[in-house]
Amino acid sequence: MTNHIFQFNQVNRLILKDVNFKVNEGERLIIFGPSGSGKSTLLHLFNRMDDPDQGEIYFQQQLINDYDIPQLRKKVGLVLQQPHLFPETVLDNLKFGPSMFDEWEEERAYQLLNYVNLPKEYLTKPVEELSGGEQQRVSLARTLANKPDVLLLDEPTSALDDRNIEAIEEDLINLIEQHSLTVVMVTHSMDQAKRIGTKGLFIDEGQVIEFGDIAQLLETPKTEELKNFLHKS
Ligand SMILES: Nc1ncnc2c1ncn2[C@@H]1O[C@H](COP(=O)(O)OP(=O)(O)OP(=O)(O)O)[C@@H](O)[C@H]1O
Repeated sequence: MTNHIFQFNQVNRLILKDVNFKVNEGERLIIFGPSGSGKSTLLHLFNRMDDPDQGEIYFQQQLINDYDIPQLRKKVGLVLQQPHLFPETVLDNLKFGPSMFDEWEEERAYQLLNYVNLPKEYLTKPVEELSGGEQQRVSLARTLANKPDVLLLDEPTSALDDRNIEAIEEDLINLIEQHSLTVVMVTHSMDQAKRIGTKGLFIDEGQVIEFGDIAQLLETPKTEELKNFLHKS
């Protein structure tokens, strides 16, 4: 993803302002900051779940508005905090995206389940019968089914218990590495930020306060805002 410059206006007030940054291929950017600072709004601009009122976002040298939305969402996949699956089987969920582009191959289903550590018997299970952690795994596999270049992660483990957080995080890191994915992730956990991220963007009241190497941001914050935030978290 390259160069984002935009302002976002909602309900007569700016939610994001003067935001301008670039994510290089293969980087894993963590967006973090206080509650209500605009993290999810910023993330949702990248696959056009929201659109800014002003400014431009480029993906692979092309304005994101010049892509067909399904094509953009195929390349820039989003995994949300709560899995949003169709109330059908695991297989139905996995093949939905690729089928839209006539790209589904049956053997891919096993590979996808394997990526997220679910047994192959799960393919025919209705998703309602799965636990929260299993549903989040299916949600991740469904996004990976589209072979995205970029993975947008909006607090993907925050609805899970500790055991599941650790397991899914480990799978995520392996998958990101195996597929050389570029990642933009929102998380409240600074430990998770350190484990997954390479870069960090600290946002407060809709403005980017610090941007750079994640370890450096967390270890040697420059601004009072980031120092205070880290002190409280
Ligand atoms: N659909 C909407 N309509 C109006 N205001 C909204 C909408 N979505 C978000 N906002 C407002 O925009 C601001 C940023 O919200 P956002 O969800 O991006 O913050 P966040 O940093 O992700 O918060 P959290 O950490 O609590 O999830 C908040 O003040 C929120 O109330």
